[in-house]
Amino acid sequence: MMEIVHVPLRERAYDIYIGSGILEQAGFRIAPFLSRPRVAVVSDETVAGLHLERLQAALRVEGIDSDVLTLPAGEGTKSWQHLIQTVEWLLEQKMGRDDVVVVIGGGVVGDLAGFAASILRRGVRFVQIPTTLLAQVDSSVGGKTGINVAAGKNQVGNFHQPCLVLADVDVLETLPERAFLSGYAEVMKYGLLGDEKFFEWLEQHGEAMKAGDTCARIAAVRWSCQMKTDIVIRDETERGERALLNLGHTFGHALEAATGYSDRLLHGEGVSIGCGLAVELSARLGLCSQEDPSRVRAHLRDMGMKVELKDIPGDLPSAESLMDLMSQDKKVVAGQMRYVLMRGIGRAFLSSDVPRAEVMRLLNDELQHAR
Ligand SMILES: NC(=O)c1ccc[n+]([C@@H]2O[C@H](COP(=O)([O-])OP(=O)(O)OC[C@H]3O[C@@H](n4cnc5c(N)ncnc54)[C@H](O)[C@@H]3O)[C@@H](O)[C@H]2O)c1
Ligand SMILES: O=C(O)C(=O)C[C@@H](O)[C@H](O)[C@H](O)COP(=O)(O)O
Ligand SMILES: [Zn+2]
Repeated sequence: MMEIVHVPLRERAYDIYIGSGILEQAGFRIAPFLSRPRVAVVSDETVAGLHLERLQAALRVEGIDSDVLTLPAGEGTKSWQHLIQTVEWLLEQKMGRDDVVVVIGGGVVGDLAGFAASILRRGVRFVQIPTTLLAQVDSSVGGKTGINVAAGKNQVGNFHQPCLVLADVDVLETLPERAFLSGYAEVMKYGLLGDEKFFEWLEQHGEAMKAGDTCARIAAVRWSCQMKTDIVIRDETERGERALLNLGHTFGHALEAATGYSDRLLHGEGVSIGCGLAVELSARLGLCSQEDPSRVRAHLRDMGMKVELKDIPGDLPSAESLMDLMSQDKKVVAGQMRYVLMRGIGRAFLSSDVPRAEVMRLLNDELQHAR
Protein backbone atom coordinates (compact mmCIF):
# COMPACT_ATOMS: atom_id res chain seq x y z
CA MET A 1 0.00 0.00 0.00
CA MET A 2 1.70 3.18 -1.13
CA GLU A 3 0.67 6.70 -2.09
CA ILE A 4 2.90 9.36 -3.61
CA VAL A 5 2.33 13.08 -3.26
CA HIS A 6 4.48 15.15 -5.60
CA VAL A 7 5.54 18.63 -4.47
CA PRO A 8 6.09 20.55 -7.73
CA LEU A 9 8.43 23.29 -6.60
CA ARG A 10 10.48 23.60 -9.81
CA GLU A 11 14.19 22.91 -9.00
CA ARG A 12 13.18 22.14 -5.41
CA ALA A 13 10.49 19.58 -6.38
CA TYR A 14 10.29 16.33 -4.42
CA ASP A 15 8.13 13.31 -3.70
CA ILE A 16 6.47 12.19 -0.48
CA TYR A 17 6.12 8.40 -0.26
CA ILE A 18 3.38 7.39 2.16
CA GLY A 19 2.50 3.84 3.13
CA SER A 20 3.36 0.64 4.88
CA GLY A 21 6.88 -0.86 4.55
CA ILE A 22 8.42 2.40 3.27
CA LEU A 23 11.32 2.34 5.76
CA GLU A 24 12.56 -0.91 4.18
CA GLN A 25 12.73 0.96 0.84
CA ALA A 26 14.94 3.75 2.23
CA GLY A 27 18.13 2.48 0.57
CA PHE A 28 16.92 2.36 -2.99
CA ARG A 29 14.81 5.51 -2.67
CA ILE A 30 17.74 7.52 -1.26
CA ALA A 31 20.49 6.04 -3.50
CA PRO A 32 19.63 8.14 -6.60
CA PHE A 33 20.35 11.33 -4.60
CA LEU A 34 23.86 10.30 -3.53
CA SER A 35 27.18 11.23 -5.11
CA ARG A 36 28.88 8.59 -2.92
CA PRO A 37 27.47 5.67 -0.88
CA ARG A 38 27.44 7.43 2.48
CA VAL A 39 24.94 9.49 4.50
CA ALA A 40 24.90 11.26 7.85
CA VAL A 41 21.83 10.34 9.90
CA VAL A 42 20.35 12.54 12.63
CA SER A 43 17.80 11.14 15.07
CA ASP A 44 16.72 11.28 18.70
CA GLU A 45 17.40 8.72 21.43
CA THR A 46 13.89 7.26 21.48
CA VAL A 47 13.52 6.89 17.73
CA ALA A 48 17.07 5.60 17.32
CA GLY A 49 16.35 2.87 19.88
CA LEU A 50 13.21 1.82 18.02
CA HIS A 51 13.78 2.27 14.29
CA LEU A 52 17.40 3.12 13.45
CA GLU A 53 18.54 -0.46 12.95
CA ARG A 54 15.93 -1.03 10.23
CA LEU A 55 16.93 2.18 8.46
CA GLN A 56 20.62 1.28 8.55
CA ALA A 57 19.86 -2.24 7.30
CA ALA A 58 17.82 -0.81 4.40
CA LEU A 59 20.73 1.51 3.54
CA ARG A 60 23.26 -1.35 3.76
CA VAL A 61 21.30 -3.41 1.25
CA GLU A 62 22.16 -0.70 -1.28
CA GLY A 63 25.78 -0.49 -0.04
CA ILE A 64 25.19 2.87 1.71
CA ASP A 65 27.23 3.53 4.89
CA SER A 66 25.76 5.69 7.63
CA ASP A 67 27.09 7.56 10.66
CA VAL A 68 24.57 8.62 13.25
CA LEU A 69 24.12 11.57 15.59
CA THR A 70 21.59 10.81 18.32
CA LEU A 71 20.11 13.82 20.15
CA PRO A 72 17.96 13.92 23.30
CA ALA A 73 14.23 13.50 22.64
CA GLY A 74 11.88 16.41 23.30
CA GLU A 75 11.14 20.01 22.33
CA GLY A 76 14.16 21.29 24.31
CA THR A 77 16.40 19.89 21.56
CA LYS A 78 15.23 22.57 19.12
CA SER A 79 17.83 24.92 20.62
CA TRP A 80 20.98 26.89 19.77
CA GLN A 81 23.03 24.34 21.73
CA HIS A 82 21.85 21.36 19.69
CA LEU A 83 21.99 23.30 16.45
CA ILE A 84 25.67 24.00 17.08
CA GLN A 85 26.26 20.37 18.09
CA THR A 86 24.58 19.12 14.90
CA VAL A 87 26.39 21.49 12.54
CA GLU A 88 29.78 20.76 14.18
CA TRP A 89 29.11 17.02 13.93
CA LEU A 90 28.15 17.26 10.24
CA LEU A 91 31.37 19.19 9.59
CA GLU A 92 33.40 16.56 11.48
CA GLN A 93 31.77 13.96 9.24
CA LYS A 94 33.08 16.01 6.30
CA MET A 95 29.62 16.18 4.79
CA GLY A 96 30.12 18.02 1.53
CA ARG A 97 27.84 20.25 -0.54
CA ASP A 98 26.84 17.22 -2.65
CA ASP A 99 26.16 14.89 0.31
CA VAL A 100 22.79 14.15 1.87
CA VAL A 101 21.68 14.36 5.51
CA VAL A 102 18.98 11.89 6.53
CA VAL A 103 16.72 12.84 9.44
CA ILE A 104 14.67 10.12 11.10
CA GLY A 105 12.33 11.23 13.89
CA GLY A 106 9.57 13.63 14.79
CA GLY A 107 9.17 17.31 14.07
CA VAL A 108 11.80 18.28 16.62
CA VAL A 109 14.77 16.58 14.94
CA GLY A 110 13.23 17.30 11.52
CA ASP A 111 13.10 21.06 12.16
CA LEU A 112 16.51 21.12 13.86
CA ALA A 113 18.50 18.96 11.43
CA GLY A 114 16.71 20.51 8.44
CA PHE A 115 17.88 23.91 9.68
CA ALA A 116 21.41 22.55 10.25
CA ALA A 117 21.42 21.19 6.66
CA SER A 118 20.25 24.57 5.37
CA ILE A 119 23.20 26.45 6.86
CA LEU A 120 25.87 23.75 6.44
CA ARG A 121 28.21 24.94 3.69
CA ARG A 122 25.33 27.31 2.72
CA GLY A 123 22.94 24.44 2.15
CA VAL A 124 23.08 20.67 1.67
CA ARG A 125 20.21 18.40 0.71
CA PHE A 126 18.29 16.43 3.31
CA VAL A 127 15.83 13.56 3.42
CA GLN A 128 12.98 13.51 5.94
CA ILE A 129 11.91 10.17 7.44
CA PRO A 130 9.10 11.35 9.74
CA THR A 131 8.20 8.95 12.55
CA THR A 132 5.38 10.81 14.33
CA LEU A 133 1.93 11.47 12.92
CA LEU A 134 2.66 15.18 13.28
CA ALA A 135 5.84 14.94 11.26
CA GLN A 136 4.19 12.78 8.57
CA VAL A 137 1.26 15.14 8.01
CA ASP A 138 2.98 18.46 8.55
CA SER A 139 6.55 19.17 9.65
CA SER A 140 8.37 16.98 7.08
CA VAL A 141 6.62 18.79 4.23
CA GLY A 142 6.95 22.37 3.06
CA GLY A 143 10.46 23.28 4.13
CA LYS A 144 9.98 25.26 7.36
CA THR A 145 12.99 24.50 9.57
CA GLY A 146 14.24 26.16 12.74
CA ILE A 147 14.76 26.32 16.48
CA ASN A 148 13.10 27.94 19.49
CA VAL A 149 14.91 30.83 21.20
CA ALA A 150 14.22 33.01 24.25
CA ALA A 151 12.09 35.38 22.15
CA GLY A 152 9.79 32.56 21.06
CA LYS A 153 8.89 29.54 19.02
CA ASN A 154 10.72 28.89 15.70
CA GLN A 155 12.06 32.45 15.78
CA VAL A 156 15.32 31.45 14.07
CA GLY A 157 15.13 29.29 10.97
CA ASN A 158 15.02 28.94 7.24
CA PHE A 159 12.88 27.73 4.39
CA HIS A 160 14.78 24.67 3.12
CA GLN A 161 12.87 21.97 1.27
CA PRO A 162 13.79 18.30 1.73
CA CYS A 163 14.75 16.40 -1.44
CA LEU A 164 12.65 13.36 -0.43
CA VAL A 165 10.14 12.40 2.28
CA LEU A 166 9.59 8.78 3.33
CA ALA A 167 6.51 8.44 5.58
CA ASP A 168 6.10 4.87 6.80
CA VAL A 169 2.89 4.57 8.82
CA ASP A 170 4.12 1.28 10.35
CA VAL A 171 6.50 3.24 12.60
CA LEU A 172 3.48 4.96 14.18
CA GLU A 173 2.72 1.65 15.93
CA THR A 174 5.35 2.47 18.57
CA LEU A 175 4.11 6.04 19.06
CA PRO A 176 2.55 6.74 22.49
CA GLU A 177 -1.11 7.80 22.34
CA ARG A 178 -0.34 11.29 23.63
CA ALA A 179 2.11 11.95 20.77
CA PHE A 180 -0.36 10.45 18.28
CA LEU A 181 -3.10 12.83 19.45
CA SER A 182 -0.72 15.77 19.30
CA GLY A 183 -0.23 14.98 15.61
CA TYR A 184 -3.95 14.48 15.15
CA ALA A 185 -4.47 18.16 16.01
CA GLU A 186 -2.52 19.14 12.88
CA VAL A 187 -4.57 16.64 10.83
CA MET A 188 -7.80 18.14 12.09
CA LYS A 189 -6.40 21.61 11.37
CA TYR A 190 -6.45 20.85 7.62
CA GLY A 191 -10.16 20.03 7.75
CA LEU A 192 -10.88 23.20 9.70
CA LEU A 193 -8.84 25.49 7.51
CA GLY A 194 -9.84 24.28 4.07
CA ASP A 195 -11.94 21.16 3.69
CA GLU A 196 -15.16 20.50 5.60
CA LYS A 197 -15.43 17.07 3.87
CA PHE A 198 -12.10 16.09 5.44
CA PHE A 199 -13.32 17.26 8.85
CA GLU A 200 -16.46 15.13 8.41
CA TRP A 201 -14.29 12.17 7.36
CA LEU A 202 -12.22 12.63 10.53
CA GLU A 203 -15.35 12.72 12.67
CA GLN A 204 -16.12 9.28 11.20
CA HIS A 205 -12.61 7.79 11.01
CA GLY A 206 -10.64 9.53 13.77
CA GLU A 207 -11.26 6.68 16.22
CA ALA A 208 -10.09 4.10 13.66
CA MET A 209 -6.93 6.13 13.05
CA LYS A 210 -6.29 6.26 16.78
CA ALA A 211 -6.89 2.50 17.08
CA GLY A 212 -4.18 1.84 14.47
CA ASP A 213 -6.14 1.31 11.24
CA THR A 214 -3.39 1.42 8.60
CA CYS A 215 -5.69 2.32 5.68
CA ALA A 216 -7.26 5.20 7.62
CA ARG A 217 -3.81 6.45 8.65
CA ILE A 218 -2.46 6.33 5.09
CA ALA A 219 -5.57 8.12 3.80
CA ALA A 220 -5.27 10.88 6.42
CA VAL A 221 -1.52 11.37 5.86
CA ARG A 222 -2.02 11.53 2.07
CA TRP A 223 -4.96 13.95 2.36
CA SER A 224 -3.01 16.20 4.75
CA CYS A 225 0.18 16.18 2.68
CA GLN A 226 -1.78 16.97 -0.48
CA MET A 227 -3.56 19.89 1.18
CA LYS A 228 -0.31 21.27 2.57
CA THR A 229 1.43 20.81 -0.79
CA ASP A 230 -1.35 22.66 -2.64
CA ILE A 231 -0.86 25.66 -0.36
CA VAL A 232 2.96 25.53 -0.23
CA ILE A 233 3.38 25.46 -4.02
CA ARG A 234 1.31 28.66 -4.30
CA ASP A 235 3.08 30.45 -1.42
CA GLU A 236 6.34 28.74 -0.47
CA THR A 237 7.68 31.46 1.83
CA GLU A 238 4.43 32.54 3.50
CA ARG A 239 3.75 35.88 1.85
CA GLY A 240 0.02 35.23 2.09
CA GLU A 241 -2.06 32.08 1.86
CA ARG A 242 0.44 29.80 3.63
CA ALA A 243 -0.40 31.60 6.89
CA LEU A 244 -3.65 29.57 6.91
CA LEU A 245 -1.50 26.58 7.96
CA ASN A 246 -0.95 28.57 11.14
CA LEU A 247 -4.56 28.12 12.27
CA GLY A 248 -4.50 27.69 16.06
CA HIS A 249 -0.79 28.52 16.26
CA THR A 250 -0.97 32.16 17.39
CA PHE A 251 -2.50 30.95 20.65
CA GLY A 252 -0.69 27.60 20.59
CA HIS A 253 2.82 28.99 20.26
CA ALA A 254 2.20 31.49 23.09
CA LEU A 255 0.99 28.63 25.30
CA GLU A 256 4.06 26.55 24.43
CA ALA A 257 6.29 29.49 25.39
CA ALA A 258 4.27 30.05 28.60
CA THR A 259 4.79 26.41 29.58
CA GLY A 260 8.52 26.51 28.82
CA TYR A 261 8.47 24.17 25.75
CA SER A 262 8.11 21.38 28.26
CA ASP A 263 6.20 18.14 28.66
CA ARG A 264 3.34 20.21 30.14
CA LEU A 265 2.15 21.02 26.64
CA LEU A 266 3.16 19.36 23.36
CA HIS A 267 3.08 21.38 20.15
CA GLY A 268 -0.04 19.63 18.83
CA GLU A 269 -1.78 20.06 22.18
CA GLY A 270 -1.18 23.81 21.88
CA VAL A 271 -2.58 23.64 18.33
CA SER A 272 -5.64 21.72 19.52
CA ILE A 273 -6.41 24.29 22.22
CA GLY A 274 -5.44 27.10 19.82
CA CYS A 275 -7.89 25.85 17.15
CA GLY A 276 -10.62 25.75 19.80
CA LEU A 277 -9.82 29.35 20.73
CA ALA A 278 -9.65 30.50 17.09
CA VAL A 279 -13.08 29.08 16.26
CA GLU A 280 -14.54 30.43 19.51
CA LEU A 281 -13.10 33.88 18.70
CA SER A 282 -14.58 33.63 15.18
CA ALA A 283 -18.01 32.83 16.65
CA ARG A 284 -17.79 35.70 19.15
CA LEU A 285 -16.93 38.06 16.29
CA GLY A 286 -20.06 36.87 14.47
CA LEU A 287 -18.03 35.32 11.65
CA CYS A 288 -19.29 31.77 12.03
CA SER A 289 -22.18 30.06 13.76
CA GLN A 290 -22.17 29.31 17.50
CA GLU A 291 -22.46 25.60 16.62
CA ASP A 292 -19.01 25.53 15.02
CA PRO A 293 -16.95 25.88 18.25
CA SER A 294 -19.16 23.27 19.93
CA ARG A 295 -18.72 20.83 17.03
CA VAL A 296 -14.95 21.27 16.88
CA ARG A 297 -14.49 20.94 20.62
CA ALA A 298 -16.84 17.93 20.76
CA HIS A 299 -14.70 16.08 18.22
CA LEU A 300 -11.50 16.96 20.07
CA ARG A 301 -13.03 15.75 23.36
CA ASP A 302 -14.28 12.53 21.74
CA MET A 303 -10.72 11.86 20.57
CA GLY A 304 -9.40 12.45 24.11
CA MET A 305 -7.48 15.61 23.28
CA LYS A 306 -6.68 18.77 25.19
CA VAL A 307 -9.29 21.37 24.30
CA GLU A 308 -9.29 24.25 26.79
CA LEU A 309 -6.78 26.18 28.87
CA LYS A 310 -7.97 24.26 31.93
CA ASP A 311 -6.60 21.06 30.34
CA ILE A 312 -3.04 22.39 30.75
CA PRO A 313 -1.56 21.25 34.08
CA GLY A 314 -0.10 23.94 36.37
CA ASP A 315 -0.43 27.70 36.46
CA LEU A 316 -0.72 29.88 33.38
CA PRO A 317 0.29 33.54 33.06
CA SER A 318 -2.25 36.37 32.75
CA ALA A 319 -4.10 37.21 29.54
CA GLU A 320 -1.85 40.29 29.25
CA SER A 321 1.28 38.10 29.36
CA LEU A 322 -0.16 35.69 26.81
CA MET A 323 -0.91 38.65 24.51
CA ASP A 324 2.68 39.78 24.95
CA LEU A 325 3.96 36.33 23.92
CA MET A 326 1.58 36.39 20.94
CA SER A 327 3.06 39.69 19.79
CA GLN A 328 6.19 37.73 18.69
CA ASP A 329 4.06 35.84 16.15
CA LYS A 330 5.59 35.76 12.66
CA LYS A 331 2.29 36.80 11.09
CA VAL A 332 2.61 40.26 12.67
CA VAL A 333 2.86 42.93 9.95
CA ALA A 334 3.84 46.53 10.75
CA GLY A 335 3.35 45.77 14.42
CA GLN A 336 -0.22 44.59 13.80
CA MET A 337 -1.39 41.12 14.88
CA ARG A 338 -2.99 38.94 12.20
CA TYR A 339 -5.23 36.02 13.17
CA VAL A 340 -6.39 32.97 11.25
CA LEU A 341 -10.17 32.99 11.75
CA MET A 342 -13.05 30.94 10.35
CA ARG A 343 -16.24 31.74 8.44
CA GLY A 344 -17.23 28.12 9.06
CA ILE A 345 -15.59 24.71 9.13
CA GLY A 346 -13.26 24.49 6.14
CA ARG A 347 -13.38 28.25 5.52
CA ALA A 348 -10.39 29.87 7.25
CA PHE A 349 -9.06 33.30 6.36
CA LEU A 350 -6.48 35.76 7.62
CA SER A 351 -7.61 38.91 9.42
CA SER A 352 -5.84 41.91 10.93
CA ASP A 353 -9.18 43.33 11.98
CA VAL A 354 -9.55 41.78 15.44
CA PRO A 355 -10.05 44.11 18.42
CA ARG A 356 -7.44 43.42 21.10
CA ALA A 357 -10.18 43.79 23.75
CA GLU A 358 -12.10 40.85 22.22
CA VAL A 359 -9.05 38.57 22.38
CA MET A 360 -8.36 39.69 25.96
CA ARG A 361 -11.97 38.95 26.92
CA LEU A 362 -11.73 35.46 25.42
CA LEU A 363 -8.45 34.69 27.18
CA ASN A 364 -9.73 36.03 30.50
CA ASP A 365 -12.91 33.93 30.24
CA GLU A 366 -10.86 30.81 29.47
CA LEU A 367 -8.34 31.54 32.23
CA GLN A 368 -11.18 31.96 34.70
CA HIS A 369 -12.37 28.41 33.91
CA ALA A 370 -8.80 27.20 34.34
CA ARG A 371 -8.51 28.52 37.91
N1 LIG B 1 8.31 22.56 10.10
C1 LIG B 1 7.00 22.54 10.17
O1 LIG B 1 6.29 22.85 9.20
C2 LIG B 1 6.34 22.08 11.42
C3 LIG B 1 4.99 21.73 11.40
C4 LIG B 1 4.40 21.28 12.58
C5 LIG B 1 5.16 21.17 13.73
N2 LIG B 1 6.47 21.50 13.70
C6 LIG B 1 7.31 21.31 14.89
O2 LIG B 1 7.37 19.91 15.17
C7 LIG B 1 7.67 19.75 16.56
C8 LIG B 1 6.80 18.68 17.16
O3 LIG B 1 7.00 17.47 16.46
P1 LIG B 1 6.56 16.07 17.08
O4 LIG B 1 5.21 16.17 17.63
O5 LIG B 1 6.87 15.06 16.07
O6 LIG B 1 7.51 15.97 18.36
P2 LIG B 1 8.85 15.17 18.64
O7 LIG B 1 9.78 15.19 17.51
O8 LIG B 1 9.33 15.67 19.95
O9 LIG B 1 8.33 13.69 18.82
C9 LIG B 1 7.46 13.40 19.90
C10 LIG B 1 8.02 12.29 20.80
O10 LIG B 1 7.80 11.04 20.16
C11 LIG B 1 9.01 10.29 20.08
N3 LIG B 1 8.89 9.51 18.87
C12 LIG B 1 9.03 9.92 17.59
N4 LIG B 1 8.70 8.94 16.74
C13 LIG B 1 8.36 7.87 17.50
C14 LIG B 1 7.90 6.57 17.20
N5 LIG B 1 7.68 6.18 15.95
N6 LIG B 1 7.66 5.74 18.22
C15 LIG B 1 7.83 6.13 19.52
N7 LIG B 1 8.23 7.37 19.86
C16 LIG B 1 8.49 8.23 18.85
C17 LIG B 1 10.09 11.31 20.09
O11 LIG B 1 11.30 10.76 20.55
C18 LIG B 1 9.52 12.37 21.05
O12 LIG B 1 9.78 11.97 22.36
C19 LIG B 1 7.48 21.09 17.21
O13 LIG B 1 8.73 21.65 17.48
C20 LIG B 1 6.77 21.89 16.14
O14 LIG B 1 7.05 23.26 16.25
C21 LIG B 1 7.07 21.95 12.58
O1 LIG C 1 4.06 24.88 7.36
C1 LIG C 1 3.53 25.89 7.83
O2 LIG C 1 3.52 26.95 7.21
C2 LIG C 1 2.93 25.88 9.17
O3 LIG C 1 2.58 26.92 9.69
C3 LIG C 1 2.76 24.55 9.84
C4 LIG C 1 2.67 24.62 11.34
O4 LIG C 1 1.94 23.48 11.76
C5 LIG C 1 4.02 24.54 12.03
O5 LIG C 1 3.84 24.41 13.42
C6 LIG C 1 5.01 25.63 11.72
O6 LIG C 1 6.28 25.28 12.20
C7 LIG C 1 4.64 26.95 12.35
O7 LIG C 1 5.39 27.92 11.73
P1 LIG C 1 5.70 29.35 12.32
O8 LIG C 1 6.17 30.09 11.12
O9 LIG C 1 4.42 29.89 12.88
O10 LIG C 1 6.72 29.17 13.36
ZN1 LIG D 1 2.13 23.19 13.92
